Amino acid sequence: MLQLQKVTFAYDTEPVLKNISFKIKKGQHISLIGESGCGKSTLLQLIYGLLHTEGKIFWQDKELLGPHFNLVPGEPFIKYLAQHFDLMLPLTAAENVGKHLSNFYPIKKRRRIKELLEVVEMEDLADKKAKLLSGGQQQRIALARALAKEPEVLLLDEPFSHIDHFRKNNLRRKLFAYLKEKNITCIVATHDSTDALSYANRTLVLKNGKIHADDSPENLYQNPPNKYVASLFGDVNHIMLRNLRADEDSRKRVLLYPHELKIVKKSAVKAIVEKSYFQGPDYLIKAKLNTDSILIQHENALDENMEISIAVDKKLVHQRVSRS
Ligand SMILES: Nc1ncnc2c1ncn2[C@@H]1O[C@H](COP(=O)(O)OP(=O)(O)OP(=O)(O)O)[C@@H](O)[C@H]1O
Repeated sequence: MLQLQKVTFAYDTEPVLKNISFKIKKGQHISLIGESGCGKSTLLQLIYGLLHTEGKIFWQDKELLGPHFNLVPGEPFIKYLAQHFDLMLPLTAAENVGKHLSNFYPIKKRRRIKELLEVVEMEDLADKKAKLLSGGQQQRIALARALAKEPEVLLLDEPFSHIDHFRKNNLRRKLFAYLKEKNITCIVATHDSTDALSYANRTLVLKNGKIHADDSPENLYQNPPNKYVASLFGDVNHIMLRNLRADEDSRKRVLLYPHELKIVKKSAVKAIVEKSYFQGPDYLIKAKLNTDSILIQHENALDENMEISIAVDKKLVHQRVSRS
């Protein structure tokens, strides 16, 4: 188990992280999300041991004492993949992956490098010099290198940010299946809602230096505690309740994702179309609903200034309003 107790950290006077405490079971996958600058990378660096904290960090029964106590910063059983993946540019892809592997068993080393290049789908470029690889290819090599000595804990900071969409999905499925198979504990700091929703057992949300929410991705998505959390997963409407229900006269608001608003033939709730955005499988319709600007997922594009009728599941509205 990885355990953080009252971890606090400041680069200068103002703390970036304040009294962070949580536990992560061995083999769990955690996504760490929050707005840019909220301290995700700082938290990963504290766990790895690059930064010193007054709080305590344990792995199993061992306290990780941090850079004031380790001659070489960083714990040997943890691998941290930073946003800038620091490869040896004159070496080949394969040499970079094997950089920290012992030369004592050359056959075993070659086999391991091959296995890892397969995980990140880079077998074809094994002999290409790192300096000649694209940003996304370099990122995949850095991932393979982080896995080479099979860490117990893997800390990934935006690990797919340079990788194209098509390859990213495949790579994610392969990588997280590999980590599960090897029972490697993993924390992924990410802005990507797919990382946060599809591949994590649990999601930690950081805000103002604190753990703002800690729950399963399903619970956080379906019952977002507030707009901050909901908007980390994508577009979300924050609609004044009285704009949806004529009988409602309070200033309460309800959080609804664009796919939860339906355009129907008839309803008392009317909006005016402002713009349609093509998004592949459907369109995102921007419309004005009295005082609110809203987004609705819809199968067709709609004409500007057209009046539309909107329906929302009453139970869902009730559930979301009672939580907020
Ligand atoms: N070396 C540093 N010296 C001083 N301040 C820093 C340093 N590194 C980060 N910060 C500040 O600490 C805060 C947290 O930064 P951090 O990089 O941890 O955020 P983040 O959530 O990972 O951001 P992003 O999502 O944009 O990568 C920010 O306000 C940042 O400006």
